[in-house]
Amino acid sequence: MIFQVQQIRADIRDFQQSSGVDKVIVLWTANTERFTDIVPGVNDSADGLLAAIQAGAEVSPSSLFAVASILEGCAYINGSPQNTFVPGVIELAVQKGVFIGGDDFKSGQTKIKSVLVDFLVSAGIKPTSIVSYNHLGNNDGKNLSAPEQFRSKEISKSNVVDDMVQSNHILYKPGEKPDHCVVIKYVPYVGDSKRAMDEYTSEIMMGGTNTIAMHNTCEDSLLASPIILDLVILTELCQRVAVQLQGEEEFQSFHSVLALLAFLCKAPLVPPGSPVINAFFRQRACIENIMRACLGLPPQNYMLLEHKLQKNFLSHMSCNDKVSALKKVALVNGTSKPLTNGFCTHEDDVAYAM
Ligand SMILES: O=P([O-])([O-])O[C@@H]1[C@@H](O)[C@H](O)[C@@H](O)[C@H](O)[C@@H]1O
Repeated sequence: MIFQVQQIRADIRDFQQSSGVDKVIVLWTANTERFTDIVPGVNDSADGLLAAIQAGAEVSPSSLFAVASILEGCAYINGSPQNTFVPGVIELAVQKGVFIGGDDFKSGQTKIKSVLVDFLVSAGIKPTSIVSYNHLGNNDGKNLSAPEQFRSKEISKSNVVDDMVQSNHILYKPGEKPDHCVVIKYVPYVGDSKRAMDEYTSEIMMGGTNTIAMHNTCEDSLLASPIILDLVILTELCQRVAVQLQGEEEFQSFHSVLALLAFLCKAPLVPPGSPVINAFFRQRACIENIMRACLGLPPQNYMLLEHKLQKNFLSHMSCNDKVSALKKVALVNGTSKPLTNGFCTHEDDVAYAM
């Protein structure tokens, strides 16, 4: 095992040197592996994992790539569902201050699910049964026809509704969940053209039911490719961000487990003890608001209170330096109208801000 890790490390260094790039970010887009058991002394700690690799114990290929990347100081992203990030890998990443992110590209059926279930639950419509079937004929589909690999995919696809269900205590009692069934079949003839069929059954008023059936046909690889680019670009961007908390001298960067990538992943990896957010627009708003904070803009909250009262209080509000400065930033960056949560931009603002 140690020779494989050394070889991957050498390949990363060679690539960096021959390509002349400043940074390398490694992304696993290879086939799904079976889930790894967490074995005490083997992969439950960084030291244990490094010793296990040295001793030639069984470690999954994707974890070997992750260890090699982390030791080279390169961020590592897992685009497949398996648990590459065993506790030992996570601990190593934290120790070395290297970003890791995953798991599993959120490309088609799951992406729609992370929108649709949020819509249903937010609208007070209670999903009680979600049945998702898909078939495809590419190499990924072939690999997933092996039961252990399918199990990895089944797990990553199944938890996506949990946070949305748990967010509504009126619709769901504690611990209550909709039935959720995921099936994937390998049909060589359709190749990369993934066919996804979904049935969402929900309870509505007075015992009524509402059933939504969907049929989605799409090229699996063409859905995944932009996600690969976005994951790498977002990771690189996050490497440039440092935050100084009020009253503290030091700047800090994001946690090594880069939860911001959740937007692009089926089973978001988050720092231990952090809430997992799967709902698509909450994930998107998180990225948007962090980017706004980087520009010095307040978070977007869509309240627009100034347009909902009898008197528009903004017209009476004296523009303090802070607001003017924010407007200036937005104008200079060409993001003008509307500016922060509903503040309107006028030509005069620039003059005022200056
Ligand atoms: O993103 P999504 O459509 O929910 O999930 C898909 C799986 O159901 C499919 O079997 C797999 O081959 C795709 O790569 C993708 O992961």
